[in-house]
Amino acid sequence: MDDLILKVENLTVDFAEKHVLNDLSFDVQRGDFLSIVGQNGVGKTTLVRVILGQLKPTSGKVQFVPNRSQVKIGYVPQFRNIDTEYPLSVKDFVALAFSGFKLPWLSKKEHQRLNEVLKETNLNAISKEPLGRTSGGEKQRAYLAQALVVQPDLLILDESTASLDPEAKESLLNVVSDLNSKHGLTVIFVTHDIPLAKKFANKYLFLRPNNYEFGPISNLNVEEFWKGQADV
Ligand SMILES: Nc1ncnc2c1ncn2[C@@H]1O[C@H](COP(=O)(O)OP(=O)(O)OP(=O)(O)O)[C@@H](O)[C@H]1O
Repeated sequence: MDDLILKVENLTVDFAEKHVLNDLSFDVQRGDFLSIVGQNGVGKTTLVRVILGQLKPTSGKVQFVPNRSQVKIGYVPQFRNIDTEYPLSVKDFVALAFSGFKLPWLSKKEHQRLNEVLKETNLNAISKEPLGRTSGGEKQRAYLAQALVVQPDLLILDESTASLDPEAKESLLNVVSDLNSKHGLTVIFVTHDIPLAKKFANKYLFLRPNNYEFGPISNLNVEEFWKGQADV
């Protein structure tokens, strides 16, 4: 069944002399877990910025179904460390996602959602700990929890697992995968980690300097990917 959430049509992005994306077209269905892969500088983050509406393409379009205002997007960036003296607890940090942050005066409904999200991201046990003292994987799960507070339809992970250890990567993606399979959360996962893409995604978009491949994840050829990396 066709249940489109995002349609990218003939997308081209040029920066001055540099062609980054060239006539790119693909669809994302609700419930897809799409991995975007490709060598450094090929345009993955540029594509995410266009999808987020932060960058206007040179030509082509990005269409949300039914429309942009009815598709809630959650975004988790690459891991950034937080100072050990950062004062907020994990729970307070996640609660920053509520618009007009007003802890400890969140509504009952907001409290419920906060507790639900802390549970979903396995942060309950450490919710009162200072975020600055938690591990890298826990911090990244707190960023994920923040992105999930609004109950997004589409979650974008932009190299969000880079620089985490293998266990923390799996733990983050297990949470996302659970929400994908149980609640039909649509996921776009930008990564250089092909085994992770193979394990969690159902589709892939492989961006190359002059062309791209889009299809079911089983078609992603690991050797081709590494050959592309070696050519850089
Ligand atoms: N605002 C900009 N102005 C000029 N060039 C830009 C701009 N943004 C990105 N670029 C260039 O576009 C190219 C694609 O960048 P982008 O960050 O999208 O690549 P990427 O595939 O996400 O790379 P990586 O895997 O290293 O994160 C790069 O050469 C980058 O320098």
